[in-house]
Amino acid sequence: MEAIIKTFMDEVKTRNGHEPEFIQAVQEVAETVIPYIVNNEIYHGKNILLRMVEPERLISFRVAWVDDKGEIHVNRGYRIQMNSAIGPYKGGLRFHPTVNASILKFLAFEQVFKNSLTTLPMGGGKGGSDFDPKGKSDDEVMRFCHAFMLELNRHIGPNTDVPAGDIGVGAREVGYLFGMYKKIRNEFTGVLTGKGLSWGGSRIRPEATGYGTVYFAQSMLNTKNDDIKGKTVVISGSGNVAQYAAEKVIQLGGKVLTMSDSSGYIHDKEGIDADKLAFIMDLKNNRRGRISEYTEKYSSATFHKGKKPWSVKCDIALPCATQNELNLEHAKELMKNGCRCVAEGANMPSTAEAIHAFHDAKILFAPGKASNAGGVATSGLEMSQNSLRISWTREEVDERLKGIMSDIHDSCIEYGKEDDGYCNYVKGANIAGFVKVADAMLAQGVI
Ligand SMILES: NC(=O)C1=CN([C@@H]2O[C@H](COP(=O)(O)OP(=O)(O)OC[C@H]3O[C@@H](n4cnc5c(N)ncnc54)[C@H](OP(=O)(O)O)[C@@H]3O)[C@@H](O)[C@H]2O)C=CC1
Ligand SMILES: O=C(O)CCC(=O)C(=O)O
Repeated sequence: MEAIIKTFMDEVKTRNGHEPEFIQAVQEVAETVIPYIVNNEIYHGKNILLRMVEPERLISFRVAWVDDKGEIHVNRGYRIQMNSAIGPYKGGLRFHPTVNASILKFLAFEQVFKNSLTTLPMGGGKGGSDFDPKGKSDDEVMRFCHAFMLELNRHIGPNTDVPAGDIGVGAREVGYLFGMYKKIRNEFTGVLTGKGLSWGGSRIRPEATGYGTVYFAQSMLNTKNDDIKGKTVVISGSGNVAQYAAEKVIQLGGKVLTMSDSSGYIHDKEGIDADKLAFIMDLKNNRRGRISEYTEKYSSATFHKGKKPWSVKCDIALPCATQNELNLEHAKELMKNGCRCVAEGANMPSTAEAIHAFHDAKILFAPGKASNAGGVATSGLEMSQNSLRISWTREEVDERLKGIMSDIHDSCIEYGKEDDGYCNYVKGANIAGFVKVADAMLAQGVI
């Protein structure tokens, strides 16, 4: 088996040599899915996985825009249309200076499996730009978004490709992007998700990724007759996913000890309660400040510059910031301090070595493509509401989100349970996600 996986990965590496994040994401899938393919004859001789690692389309374009001083800037825009076997391409846009083809291809590849797991008819895609929204005025962000959509609009549509937010792209950016799409195309459609409530957005979409991650962690704990109530929780990030993961943990009776941003983390030994979280939301979403400012307001907290929060003793860890933010050393430290459950809110936040360590220790570990799928699932619900031209209540959307997260958990158990009863959620998510897409590709022939 190892030789087959190696031959496959050698070919992937030859074609994508300078794309480490993409290779990392493919390696994880290859290790779990190739043995499944070998044991299932219907997939033999079809090169399905080799076809899945090649984007159907990779679009790269110039984005020129003018800052407040009248200076012209040039950024690079992308859209990776990875796989449309089960529905229109669907996945977020990331605006961050580190954005490149490797990062977007890993995100688009993971999105294919994640979207399949949601049970909704969505293919996988991802896009973005190396534009850095930090320190830019609202007008600059607006001009950049408009320039970006001036090109992107010709590649997307409600039945073709439906982008949404990701790092650096929230409600503000989706608004500017949607405005320009509507102006150019002269049509009001559900071409983007994460829209504002008064113009086609879904209730619970802002909350969905964070809430869904905690629902998934709760399902994992339930398999051990346990739950979140009374547990200490360490969270990284302080953006969209981290904020609503924290909110749900607090609602379920857990104690949130940390949050972070790219400059470091804050540790509040008394716990971040609802009022303190409201302060963080205002700080991050409106004042666009730094997480260190929390310690100026709350003396129970300390700020740890340039550090990640994984050395803080906890029962549960929720990495919700970015890829590869939790490595082998961090994993060992977490487990040494008693952490027994890790659910990824971010995409690929744990390195391969960290994941292997979690598996070796047989602790509960959920990969992002399963545990953070609530965001895109609720985007799928937004698409349904847009098509039907109706709007569901908060309770209706939340119930559907809970149902989807529970179904994803069941699928992971179905394909990931090992002989000793331990559930390898990585294996479960990869195989369950693969089967639906692969079957659709088989039915549609070689295209
Ligand atoms: N939004 C969504 O619906 C979904 C998001 N995700 C994933 O969740 C993660 C977070 O996304 P989201 O909350 O939307 O993004 P936001 O932009 O709202 O927040 C990102 C957070 O991560 C921090 N961060 C970003 N880069 C780094 C870095 N290199 N080192 C340390 N901290 C960093 C940011 O800090 P700073 O402000 O200092 O940059 C910020 O606190 C990403 O991996 C994303 O792909 C997954 C599914 C859906
Ligand atoms: O809601 C969406 O379409 C995007 C979500 C996303 O980018 C993700 O799941 O990583």
